[in-house]
Amino acid sequence: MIPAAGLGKRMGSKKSKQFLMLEKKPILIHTLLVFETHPAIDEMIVVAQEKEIEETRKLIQEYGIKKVIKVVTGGKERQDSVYEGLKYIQSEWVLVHDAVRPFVTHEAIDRLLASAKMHGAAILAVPVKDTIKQVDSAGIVEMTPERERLWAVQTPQAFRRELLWEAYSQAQEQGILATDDSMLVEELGIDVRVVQGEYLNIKLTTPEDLILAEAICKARRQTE
Ligand SMILES: Nc1ccn([C@@H]2O[C@H](COP(=O)(O)OP(=O)(O)OP(=O)(O)O)[C@@H](O)[C@H]2O)c(=O)n1
Ligand SMILES: C[C@](O)(CO)[C@H](O)COP(=O)(O)O
Repeated sequence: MIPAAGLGKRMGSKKSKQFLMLEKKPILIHTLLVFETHPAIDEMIVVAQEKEIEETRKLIQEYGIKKVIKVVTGGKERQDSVYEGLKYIQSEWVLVHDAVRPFVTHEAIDRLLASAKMHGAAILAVPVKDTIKQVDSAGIVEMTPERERLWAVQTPQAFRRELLWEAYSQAQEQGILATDDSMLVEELGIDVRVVQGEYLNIKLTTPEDLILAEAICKARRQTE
């Protein structure tokens, strides 16, 4: 499932960031093509804002993406959008992947799937390189967590569908809010495995990320 219903407030562009062009293709299309060409992916559901449903469907058609079986309307938060998308999924396994992480590779997806199939729930992440501080509202450092145990979490995140549905249903009933899918599964008391991701699997969130994105595209062109 590809949640693509965000507003992109931090990017600050007129157009929703998932439609911004990167190397002559919309970011959303770059992302969809990774899964379209991955042999283990059978079907995709894309979640879009109500007002962007038609534009999303048109792009999917224009770029010949065949695995998208439905484009559904999302909600206010990412969590609401994923919950909407989940209602249409019947398969045994679900991967949830941000529309704005176009650089995920087949190799990372393979590693993730292998771990999820063994353990039921797995996420991609990379060890953090910076020292991280927890800071209070007055800007004073409260504590410095041990860096060896900190990982920056990415998508895709992979789960048995039943498990993810249970996690989202519980969150809905109990008003639990989360910034990724794993947090809701963790709330069920289930172990989620961390699988080595890739530092280049960035989320295009703020304008500087577009500079990095262009550089990643250029580097990939040179190694092709
Ligand atoms: N209500 C929402 C919010 C986010 N997303 C999707 O979740 C992914 C990660 O979200 P993020 O990068 O934070 O996107 P936005 O919510 O669009 O950004 P911002 O918070 O800056 O508005 C994106 O593919 C985004 O489209 C979604 O489907 N529905
Ligand atoms: C799911 C996610 O991409 C993992 O890093 C991230 O938490 C999404 O957060 P956002 O608040 O939607 O940017």
